[in-house]
Amino acid sequence: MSEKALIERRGLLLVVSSPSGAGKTTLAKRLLGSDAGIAISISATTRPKRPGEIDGKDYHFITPDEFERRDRAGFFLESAKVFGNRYGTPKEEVFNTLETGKDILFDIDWQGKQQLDERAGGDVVSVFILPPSRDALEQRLRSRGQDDDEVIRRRMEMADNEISHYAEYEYVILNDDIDKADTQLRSILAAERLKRRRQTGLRTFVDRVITPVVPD
Ligand SMILES: Nc1nc2c(ncn2[C@@H]2O[C@H](COP(=O)(O)OP(=O)(O)O)[C@@H](O)[C@H]2O)c(=O)[nH]1
Ligand SMILES: Nc1ncnc2c1ncn2[C@@H]1O[C@H](COP(=O)(O)OP(=O)(O)O)[C@@H](O)[C@H]1O
Repeated sequence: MSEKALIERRGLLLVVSSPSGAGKTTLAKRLLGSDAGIAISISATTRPKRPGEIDGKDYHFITPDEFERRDRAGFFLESAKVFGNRYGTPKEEVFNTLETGKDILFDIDWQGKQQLDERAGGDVVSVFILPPSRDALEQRLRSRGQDDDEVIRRRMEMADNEISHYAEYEYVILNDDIDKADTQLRSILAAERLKRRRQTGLRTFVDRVITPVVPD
């Protein structure tokens, strides 16, 4: 939220999970590109950088030893092993962003979501993105052009595991049409931002606008 907001609000943690290829990166980029009130949490990972990815923008790419060191030093708010690689959310970045009054989007898996629930409970809003079909998921993985057949086969196996956790999420979006899914994600965010308990400055605001009731 900007400094000019009329009513102060508590930032929320928007967690978006899905099997690989269902569209969460696409949805996240669209949202971040047009909503100044939300920033993305940039994870650290031990996985190799893909062509086109930028260190510090897509991920903080670090070695397994460095990950281990940071993990032991309590650097991560949550962490998990996915697809043989380690991923973690840097704690300090999250708190710095929340302090600026912004919401934060997390592109993390179900394991990370469970840990955020434990650590940030009421501030977490969780959304699971489903693909329209198994074939469509595989097709999207292929069209992305980043993985060979063997990696795609393993990703499809992993997809079953990720999808089996959909019921742990508050919201589920079926991404058969990217514009529709985009609108639905924005609607969730808009409604969650208006929750009374998140609007911490409501009392002060209302006190300023109402005429106090004077007893006879
Ligand atoms: N728990 C956790 N999961 C993460 C984190 N960063 C990314 N992930 C998840 O790790 C999985 C693999 O991500 P990635 O290597 O970018 O490949 P993708 O499948 O193409 O998105 C996805 O399910 C991400 O949501 C993190 O910091 N913590
Ligand atoms: N609704 C959709 N219809 C068709 N293709 C889509 C849709 N949503 C995403 N895609 C495409 O599917 C591929 C995987 O999407 P991506 O956002 O990278 O998934 P994820 O981050 O969940 O792994 C990308 O090439 C993306 O452009």
